[in-house]
Amino acid sequence: MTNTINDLNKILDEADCLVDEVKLNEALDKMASQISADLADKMPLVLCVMNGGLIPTAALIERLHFPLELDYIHATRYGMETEGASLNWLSYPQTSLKNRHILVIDDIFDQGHTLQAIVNWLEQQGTSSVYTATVINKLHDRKTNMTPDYIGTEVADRFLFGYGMDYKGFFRNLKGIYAIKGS
Ligand SMILES: O=P(O)(O)OC[C@H]1O[C@H](OP(=O)(O)OP(=O)(O)O)[C@H](O)[C@@H]1O
Ligand code: HPA
Repeated sequence: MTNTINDLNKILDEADCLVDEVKLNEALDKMASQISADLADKMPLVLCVMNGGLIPTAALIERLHFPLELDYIHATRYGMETEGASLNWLSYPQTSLKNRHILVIDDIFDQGHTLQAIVNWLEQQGTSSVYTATVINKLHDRKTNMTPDYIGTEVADRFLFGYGMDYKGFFRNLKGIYAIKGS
C-alpha cells in the first residue's frame, strides 16, 4: 500500500523517540575519538554503506581530523520491507582496496548479515585491515557472529527509523532515532 502524507505524519506523531539529537551527537563524538585513536596514522579508505550509512558517514567523517579517502558500497537486504532477505549488491567501491585500511560505516547493526557479508568480501580483496562502525546496535539474540568495532548506542528490538534508517523509504533525514508505535 502506498503511504499518504497523512499516514506518514501519523507514524511519526505516534512514534517513540529512543535517542535524541543530543545523545546522538555524544555517541558520534565518542565513536570518532575511538576511530581516531586506531586509524589516524593509517590514511584509511572510508566506505559508506548506502543508503542508510549516508548520514552517519557524513556525521562521523566531519569529526575525523586526519587524512582519509571516501567511497561507498551499495548493498541492501531489506529494500522497502521490514524483514531482511538475501543481500543485493548494487554497487562496489571504485577505489583500489589492495593494502588499504578500511573503515566501513553503516547506520544499524541489526542481525549483522549486511556488515558480515561486506567484511567477508573486503577481506578477499587484499585489504590490510577492515574496521566497522554503526551508530545503532539493535539488542536481540538473532545476530551473526561478528560485532562492529565501533558502536554508538544500543537500542531495543523494535522497528527503527531516522538518522539514515528508513520506514518504507521515508524518514532517513530525522535527527533522532525513532521506534514505530507497537513495534
Ligand atoms: O544487520 P542487518 O540485519 O543486515 O541490517 C542492517 C542493514 O539494513 C539496512 O539496510 P537496508 O537493506 O534496509 O538498505 P538501506 O541502507 O538502503 O536502508 C541498514 O542500513 C543496514 O545496512
Ligand atoms: O529497524 C530497522 N529500521 C530500518 N532499517 C533497518 N534495517 C535493519 N533494521 C532496521
